[in-house]
Amino acid sequence: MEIAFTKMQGAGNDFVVLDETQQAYQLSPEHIRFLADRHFGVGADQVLCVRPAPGPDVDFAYAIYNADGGEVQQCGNGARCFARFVRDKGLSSKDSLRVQTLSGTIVLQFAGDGVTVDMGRPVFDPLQAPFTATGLQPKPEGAWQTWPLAREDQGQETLLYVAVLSMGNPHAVLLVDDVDTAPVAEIGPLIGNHHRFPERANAGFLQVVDPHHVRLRVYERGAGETLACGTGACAAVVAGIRMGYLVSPVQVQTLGGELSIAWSGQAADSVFMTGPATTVFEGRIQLPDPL
Ligand SMILES: N[C@@H](CCC[C@H](N)C(=O)O)C(=O)O
Repeated sequence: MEIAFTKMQGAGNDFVVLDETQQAYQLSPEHIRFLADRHFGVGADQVLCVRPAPGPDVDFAYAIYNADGGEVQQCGNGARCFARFVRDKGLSSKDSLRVQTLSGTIVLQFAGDGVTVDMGRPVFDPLQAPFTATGLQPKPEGAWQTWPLAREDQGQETLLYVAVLSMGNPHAVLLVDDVDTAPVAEIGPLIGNHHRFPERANAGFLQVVDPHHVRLRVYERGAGETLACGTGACAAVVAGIRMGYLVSPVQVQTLGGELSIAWSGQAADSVFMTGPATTVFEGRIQLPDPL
C-alpha cells in the first residue's frame, strides 16, 4: 500500500502526519516503526493520525503513536502541528478546534504564526499518573514534594528524587543544575522504565534559570531523547510552579526551540502551551508488504 504523508516539526520534535479523514489506514505497530525509522522510513519521534470527529462535541480525533509503535494519550508539540495540518489541507478553517485524544478533549487555537493549546488540567494523584508510591516517603521540595526512585550505581543503591504528574500522559521531573551536563541518556531510561511507573514515563530534566525561564531536556517514553516535548514542558513548568520555583508564564528553552507555558497554579485550571508548528516536506511512501 502506498500512502501520502506530511513531515512536520514543532520545536524540533518531529512527526509523520497522516490524513485519515477519508480513509483509515489501520497501520500495525510495525508500520508505525517503519514510518518513524530514520534510515528505512521517513523518520519521526511520533506518527500522528488526523481522524474524523467521533461525535458533535469535537471537530476531529487525534491518534498518537510513539516511534516504538505504541499508541499514547497525548502529544503537545504534535497538537500544534495537527492544527497547522488541518488548516493547510483545508480540512477546517476554524480558528479554534476541539480535538479528541485518548486522554480527553484538547482545544487548539491559532495564535499569530504559532498555535496555543489548552492541554487540560494536570493530574497530581500519583495513582493516576500512574505511579506506585506504596511504601515510599516523599521528600518536601519547595512547596510540593518529590518521590525517591532507587537506582543501582556501581553496586550501591542511590536515590533519584522526581516530581510525578500526568498531563494526560505520565511524567517524572528531575531538577538539575545544568541540562548540558545532565546524564539524560543514562538516567532517562532508568526513570522512564522504573517499575514504579507501570506504563513507563517521560523523564524531564529541568534547570531553573529564573522564575520565568527554564531549560529542559526530555527522555521520552517510546522515542528516546527528543529535541522538545510539549507535554514534558507543561509537566516541568507545573512541577516548578507547584514547588514554588517558577511563576507563570514560563519560557521553556528546549534543544529544538522555545515554548511558552502558562498555568494559574490552581489544580482545576488548564495548562496552556504556545509554540511553533512547521511543515517540512510532503511525500508518498510505499509500506513494505507484509508488515
Ligand atoms: N512529544 C510529545 C509527547 C509524545 C508522547 C510521549 N512520548 C509519551 O509516551 O507519553 C509532546 O510533545 O508532548
